[in-house]
Amino acid sequence: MNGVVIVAAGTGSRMKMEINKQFIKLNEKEIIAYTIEKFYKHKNIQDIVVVIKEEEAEFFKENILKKYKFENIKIAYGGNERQDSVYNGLKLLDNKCDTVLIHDGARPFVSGYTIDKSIEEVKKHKAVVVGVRVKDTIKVINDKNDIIDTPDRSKLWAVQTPQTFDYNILLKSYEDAFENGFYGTDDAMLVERIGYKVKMVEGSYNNIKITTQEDINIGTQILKIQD
Ligand SMILES: Nc1ccn([C@@H]2O[C@H](COP(=O)(O)OP(=O)(O)OP(=O)(O)O)[C@@H](O)[C@H]2O)c(=O)n1
Ligand SMILES: C[C@](O)(CO)[C@H](O)COP(=O)(O)O
Repeated sequence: MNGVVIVAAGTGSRMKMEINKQFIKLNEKEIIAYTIEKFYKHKNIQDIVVVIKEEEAEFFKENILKKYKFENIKIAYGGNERQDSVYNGLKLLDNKCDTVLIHDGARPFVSGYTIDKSIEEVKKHKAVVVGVRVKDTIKVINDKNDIIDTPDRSKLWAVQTPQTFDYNILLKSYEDAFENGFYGTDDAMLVERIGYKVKMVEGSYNNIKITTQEDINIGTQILKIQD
């Protein structure tokens, strides 16, 4: 059984807008509605948990779940960090879920193909993330903005979500991380940390995370391609 935890409980501080970025509309439809729909209509996803801010629960139920007729969606409340939100969502998944996808609510352009590929690959590798090859040269700098390293670009990928795991492995990695006070910026870091290999699966450059206001226009252009 495949379950997805969609995390949408962030503050969207880099967006610098009053409204939570998950509820920003692209072509009259909220970002989070696009994201949920990708998994809701996917034939191979049987359980969906959406993690939202507790204070947005009534708005979310009325303006997203009811409006778009998303049924049987479970709601968990977010925490201070993305990792806390993911963990709160994990705990609500059906205990028959043996595979879990963790996905950012702010990534509405994920494709059905990427979801399929992640579910297929995790059967072999137990832990997979989607990503794309970095196009720019990446520099490492010190606190004085001096460039101290230029990693080999051929080995650099920009990682996205979904990040897909054997449920028990991910739960174990989360429990270990919290026991040791470790916080990562993605879920794979927690699994890598306890010694599991995580496989990279090539995703799409369209699978952007809506983070700053520039991403809204980019997103509107992507919608035209995906329509
Ligand atoms: N405590 C948090 C932080 C983030 N997220 C979610 O994790 C995803 C990726 O995080 P990010 O894009 O950084 O969202 P924010 O943390 O809201 O943005 P910012 O860092 O600009 O405040 C988003 O869908 C966000 O809603 C979450 O559920 N709970
Ligand atoms: C999980 C992630 O989307 C992979 O690129 C990214 O690390 C989330 O970072 P954020 O700062 O929580 O947006």
